[in-house]
This record gives sequence, C-alpha cells and structure tokens, in this order.
Amino acid sequence: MADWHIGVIGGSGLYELGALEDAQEIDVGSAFGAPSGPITTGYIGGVRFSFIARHGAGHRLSPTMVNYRANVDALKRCGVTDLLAISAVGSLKEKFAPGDFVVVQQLIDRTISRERSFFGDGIVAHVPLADPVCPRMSKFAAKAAGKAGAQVHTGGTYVAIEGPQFSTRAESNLFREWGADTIGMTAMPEARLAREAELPYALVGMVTDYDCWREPDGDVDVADILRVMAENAEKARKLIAGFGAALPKTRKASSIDTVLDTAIVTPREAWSPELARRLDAVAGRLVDPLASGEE
Ligand SMILES: CSC[C@H]1O[C@H](OP(=O)(O)O)[C@H](O)[C@@H]1O
Ligand SMILES: Nc1ncnc2[nH]cnc12
Repeated sequence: MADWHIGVIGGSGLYELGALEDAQEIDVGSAFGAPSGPITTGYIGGVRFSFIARHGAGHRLSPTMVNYRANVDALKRCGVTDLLAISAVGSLKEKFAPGDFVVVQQLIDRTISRERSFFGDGIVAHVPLADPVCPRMSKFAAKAAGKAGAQVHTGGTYVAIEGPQFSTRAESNLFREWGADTIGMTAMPEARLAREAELPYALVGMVTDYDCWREPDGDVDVADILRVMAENAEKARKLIAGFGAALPKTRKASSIDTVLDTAIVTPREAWSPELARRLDAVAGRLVDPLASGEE
C-alpha cells in the first residue's frame, strides 16, 4: 500500500490546473529529450498531483511534435504512480455530443510518425496492451466527471490519427464502420508509453465536435473546438479536483505496476548499459540494482 501521486496530462484547452496547494514548478528533465514544458506539482485535498500541458504553454507543439516519451518519463521521474490524461476529442457517434465527457476504454492507433517505445535499442520489451487503460483509474475518473457536472459516457473506442489535419470524410466514415466512438491525435503513443513505464493510465475525452461524418455539419472547425474546450475547461478542473476525493486513502498495487517483470526479452547480461541508464526512471525498479552493481 502506498500513497497516490497522480500525473495529469492536460490537452487542448487545459494548460494549467489551478487550485493546487503548495504548487511548485519543477523541471526534472528527461532521458528522452525535452518534455513539453515544466511540471507543476502540488496537492489537492491531501493528494499529490503533478501536471504537464501536453502541447506546451501557448499550445506550441503539434500532436506529431509532442515528445510523448519525455513527458511520460518526466512524470515518472517526479514519482507519479498513475496517469490521468485529458483530451479534446471528436465524436464519431450521434450519442456522444459536444460537451460530453467520454471515459475511453479502447484505442486504435493510426499514428505513423512518433517514437512509440522506450525500449528497442539494446533492451527489448513487449508489454501487453490488450486493455490499454486502467479500469480502476477509469472508474475514479468517471465518478469525478459525473460529480463535476458532465454528461459522462463510460467506455468507448478512441482512434488516434497522426494529424495535424483533421480526417477526410472517407476516413471518418471508415472509423465509424470500425466501431470507433471518438477521434483524436494524441492518446497514442501516450498510452503505450504509460504502460511501458508501469503507470496505470486513464483517458477522459472531452467531446468538442462531430468530426466531419455528420451531415449537414460539414468540416471540423478549430474555432468551434476551442469554444467548447473553453466551456469545458472548468469542468475538467473540477473533475481533477474531485478525482483526488474519489480515491481510497491508500493505493493498492496494480498489476500494471510490475508489467515489465515479464515483458523484457533481452537477458540482463546483454542489456545495453547506455539504454539501461536512460531507463532509470521508466524501469527504475529493474535497472537500479544494475546501476549499483547489486544483482
Ligand atoms: C485543437 S483541436 C485538435 C487537437 O486537440 C486534441 O489534442 P489533445 O488530445 O491534446 O486535447 C487533438 O488530439 C489535437 O491535437
Ligand atoms: N475531430 C477531431 N479529429 C481529431 N482530433 C480532434 N480533437 C478534437 N476534435 C478532433
């Protein structure tokens, strides 16, 4: 049993948390390049939260340019135990209306141009990803979203596109045929990397638009998205504040906390020392003994 420390990744429209007690801006760096910006850490109702704005202050990084590895690595370096990601999403189903919140359950990855693993160059790992989000975190998120006054849908499949352009109508219809419910540009590879970093991950999608499949709505319009996001930002902050209150006092272990135990296929004696050093946070549980010479 341990204390919770919730890492929050804020998406479009959510560039700061506000309401953090003893807030401090920290720069912990990363072994995987530069994170999107500094991390703000502090407390809400006794629970520690650390926040990063996914696209950086002033929304300067496109979905392709976000260094997802550095963001997850930096949050892990801060000591977060779990991740709560907030994203603007387009809706692919009539029932998910702009303004609604969707606690995402499944992901389809259509991104093509992103670093998607911490491993690979001297240490190979294959983590399971059948269920990419943590059911426990998702349950708390759904509860907190409801308390924040949002219309909440639990479950739903998010298709991650590379962007930065929105989809063509043919793509939008194809994703609907696949059974996808929401569309965005950032949850992958974020969820993959969270799993590799042994961080249970939940994703709350804030529906901003109906993408382009719905007649006679026409094209997606960023101005509309930003307007809905602005309307929803306060609810998102309430959700996060309420999230701490929804947590049980102590944190029971999750199977995701130790997922690397059975995922690394490279025998320890063959590990690249250089990559092992870079994994000091992501796989700190496993590489620390290596660094100190204990075995
Ligand atoms: C500004 S609309 C498109 C933008 O919003 C979403 O970002 P995030 O998931 O960080 O909220 C979407 O994925 C695009 O990056
Ligand atoms: N329709 C959409 N497509 C991709 N990403 C989005 N983010 C918000 N709305 C979106």
